[in-house]
Amino acid sequence: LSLDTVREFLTREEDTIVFSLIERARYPLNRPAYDPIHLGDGGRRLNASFAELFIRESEAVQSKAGRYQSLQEIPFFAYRVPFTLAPPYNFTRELYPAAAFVNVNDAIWSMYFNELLPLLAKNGDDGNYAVTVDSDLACLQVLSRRINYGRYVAEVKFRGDQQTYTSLIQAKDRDALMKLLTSEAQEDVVKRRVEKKATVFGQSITSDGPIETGVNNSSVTDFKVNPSVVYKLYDQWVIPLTKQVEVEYLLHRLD
Ligand SMILES: O=C(O)C(=O)C[C@]1(C(=O)O)C=C[C@@H](O)C=C1
Repeated sequence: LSLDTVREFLTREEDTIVFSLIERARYPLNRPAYDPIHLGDGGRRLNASFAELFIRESEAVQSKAGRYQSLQEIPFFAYRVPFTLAPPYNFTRELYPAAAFVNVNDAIWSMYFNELLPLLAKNGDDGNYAVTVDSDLACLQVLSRRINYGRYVAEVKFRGDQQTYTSLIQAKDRDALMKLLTSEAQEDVVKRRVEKKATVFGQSITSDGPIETGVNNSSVTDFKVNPSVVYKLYDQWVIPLTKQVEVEYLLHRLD
């Protein structure tokens, strides 16, 4: 692990994030999928929305298949799955065991459904609830992997400057830790790159005519996902949550 390799990982996740947002933006909001009132006995019997049930069941299958054997993957729901169906594999454990549990999946869940989804999907209901919620799951999984990868970023930063980090961790100085791990220049690079990826990946490709790469050249409606929404996603949620993971991880790094 090095700062370069963890940043390469984050960069590659941007592609998956943009494409998963493009997929979700194909479908209308499909509101009944998200409200428990539409399931069972007026919502009282199941007490969960279709989206929650779909995600819980999908994760249970993936859990059984070993998805969460890798510490890079963290489920949104906890499972008591006794064994994995997958061939055994010895994953390298780069994370400090007492801090590896750190994650912000609850915050990702509410950000995704309450803030991001309304910006992503147009009003409407076409009844395609399973494919719609399946695309929500894809978005949630990659956002979770990217944001909770802050644990690996923090591990690299800790190893790179153990003395300074150790004294801040012992002092439980969150603000100073936050300041030390922040690189505004890097954040700016990430936000501008991801906005550009949205303009490039989100175009309708024709066999002739140029490929546009500048946000200013085309109107926003030409893109499958609004590039400024992707910028905002990173600016307001992805990067701040990643930093929150980094700070929490560091606070447990000496446990
Ligand atoms: O690349 C880093 O150094 C990170 O910590 C990751 C990240 C990000 O989320 O993209 C977060 C905090 C830094 O200020 C810059 C970028």
